Amino acid sequence: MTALPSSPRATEGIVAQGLTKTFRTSVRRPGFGGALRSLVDPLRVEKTAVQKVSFSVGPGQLLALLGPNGAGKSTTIKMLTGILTPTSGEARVAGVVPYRERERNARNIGAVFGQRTQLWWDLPVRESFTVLRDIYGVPEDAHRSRLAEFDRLLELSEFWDTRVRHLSLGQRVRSDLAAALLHDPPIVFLDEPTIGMDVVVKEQVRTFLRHQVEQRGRTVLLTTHDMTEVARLAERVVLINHGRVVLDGPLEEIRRRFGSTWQIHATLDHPGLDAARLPPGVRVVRQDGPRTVFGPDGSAPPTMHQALRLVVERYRVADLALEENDLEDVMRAAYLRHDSAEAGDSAEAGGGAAEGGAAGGSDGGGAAQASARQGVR
Ligand SMILES: Nc1ncnc2c1ncn2[C@@H]1O[C@H](COP(=O)(O)OP(=O)(O)OP(=O)(O)O)[C@@H](O)[C@H]1O
Repeated sequence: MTALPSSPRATEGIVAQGLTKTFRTSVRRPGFGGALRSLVDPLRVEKTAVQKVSFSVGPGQLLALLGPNGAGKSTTIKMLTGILTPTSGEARVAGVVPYRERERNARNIGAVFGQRTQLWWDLPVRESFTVLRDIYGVPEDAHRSRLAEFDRLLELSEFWDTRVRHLSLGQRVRSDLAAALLHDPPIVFLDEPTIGMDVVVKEQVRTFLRHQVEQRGRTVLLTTHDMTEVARLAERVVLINHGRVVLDGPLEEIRRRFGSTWQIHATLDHPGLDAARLPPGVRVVRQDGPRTVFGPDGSAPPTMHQALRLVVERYRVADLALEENDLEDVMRAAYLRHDSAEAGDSAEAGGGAAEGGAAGGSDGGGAAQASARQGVR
């Protein structure tokens, strides 16, 4: 196991070093006989949900941990919040190993799991806040001023005398956010906090989170499938797929690498197209008379702006329209690129570096992850 860096900066934020979690579960054998047999002789299977995951979030930073369903995001967060103990690797959160010192860790962190509440179902929200105040020993005046701040940002007083079970989803998650921060933790974990909310409430929550990072200096690790959220909140993202970190870098860099799924719709000033003059990394997607759609080709296509310049230099163009895919498409491209690179790797029995250094090899080693990270920096 590699020792964690001990610089104050790193230990104050979040550090994951080679985190791995393997679940052992029992599965039912098929058929009636199989089910009976499973009762006396359960069939055990292992599932490695997270494999050698390493990243860090500096104090006062917000990092979005992204990945498709089942990628291992929640499992990673559960290890960092002390809910799960890793099978191997290590984590440190505000200088504390979360699964070893759960109580100390709980004082340093706030956590919101969008799908669950930590509030008491039968208590009015404000009473839940009072219970939390007593649990964490928050002084009365600090509690009052924090509640006033959260009410200003999240408009809680409209419903804080309502029992939690009667709240709408948006009201419940706003209450959960306040509850998670009432003891003023420096570190905040948010697992899909705005799932299922309407756009107005989502925007309110995002403004609240920005305030917590920019004005309060909190360190935030966020998982979400909402790319608007990522674009609004995160400067840096870690992309995880099949339990492994495949990209770690500034959002802009990832956009540049995987956002090249642009299209240039050109109406040419001449019939037909001289294919020999096609710029490298550019292909013809469609052609209908003088109307031609250009798109990226190969592993290192030019950016839309470079391609535009090249197309205009090489062809006489009467009319132009551009189409650049949004962040959702960028992320889809990043996931797919990794999936196909992985399939290629396993077909070659684990050989070779992945295309463009964008993905880890199927040996899953730290070196593969490191090269992926370097790839986007
Ligand atoms: N307690 C458990 N026992 C067995 N397998 C588990 C357990 N928890 C998670 N897994 C498996 O680990 C993998 C990663 O799950 P995880 O919930 O971390 O994914 P996720 O990235 O958060 O997905 P989503 O975006 O759908 O929430 C999945 O294949 C899941 O089925």
